[in-house]
Amino acid sequence: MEMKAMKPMTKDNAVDIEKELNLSNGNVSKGVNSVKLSQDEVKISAKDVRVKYGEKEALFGINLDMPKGKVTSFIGPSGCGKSTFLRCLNRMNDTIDGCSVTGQIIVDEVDILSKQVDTVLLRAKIGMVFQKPNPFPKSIYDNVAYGPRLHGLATDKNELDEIVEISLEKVGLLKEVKDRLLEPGTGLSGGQQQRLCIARAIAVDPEILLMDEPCSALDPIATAKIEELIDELRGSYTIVIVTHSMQQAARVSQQTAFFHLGNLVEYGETEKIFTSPVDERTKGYITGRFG
Ligand SMILES: Nc1ncnc2c1ncn2[C@@H]1O[C@H](COP(=O)(O)OP(=O)(O)OP(=O)(O)O)[C@@H](O)[C@H]1O
Repeated sequence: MEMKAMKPMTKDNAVDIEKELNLSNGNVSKGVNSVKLSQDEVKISAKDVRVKYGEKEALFGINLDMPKGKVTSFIGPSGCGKSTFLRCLNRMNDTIDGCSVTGQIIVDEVDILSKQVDTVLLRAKIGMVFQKPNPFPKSIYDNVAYGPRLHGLATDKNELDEIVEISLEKVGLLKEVKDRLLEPGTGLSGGQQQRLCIARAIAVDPEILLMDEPCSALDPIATAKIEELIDELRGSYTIVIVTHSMQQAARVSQQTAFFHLGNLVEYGETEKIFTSPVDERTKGYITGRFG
């Protein structure tokens, strides 16, 4: 594809560009995939995932295997479907009226898109952190204790205290807040609030953490702390992150998936995506020619 002929895609012209490229109506461009994983290494396997908002198609058949204990980042221009796909991974799209999802997403041999799956339990196993820190209007302690209480993870107060302490320690927040656990979570700085939200997700012992632009509302210092934290958490958790920052993807992730117009264009080791991408669209995006 001629990169100079490509228009910058915005949410407003996305549909026209899709038509131009003839990618809608099930015409799937087959992405480049250079990530080779053995069955044992795969934690999440998406197969032909298609999403529609009403009649509008937003994802055109995504196939993507994400490895256990590593960080996978999703990059691509605004409106390409990164957040939509991330939300498929813990059924958050179920909460959007008119949104339909088809295909399969296999996690530990279970298709999580199946109607039989209990989404409350699923979202404990696959936690999510959002763009804007969203602590509950409760104390710091109660924010972290909320999930363990809901899921009956502690038999008594001591056990609950321990879960809260360990979760805050894991996100590097314990020292900063141990004398103010009963104060509102909303009174913390933006970066601390985001770490509190990560502690809240971790408290229910998830296996996967989904992060939708977790640093976009944070200053550079708070961003650096969250990035360090992501690096520490990987190994214990499988992490999938949507980011607008290519530098961030390069810093925190081992694999990167590039989306464009509802398609997965290229998926590879992060270093490869940023140094020797194969698809012209990926090259165009990472060199700043569009997006
Ligand atoms: N709730 C919704 N209702 C209708 N259409 C939606 C909804 N959410 C997303 N879309 C559409 O689906 C497509 C993909 O959007 P999505 O937010 O997943 O993209 P994105 O790559 O995450 O974008 P951004 O980087 O701007 O957050 C866009 O065309 C968008 O307008």
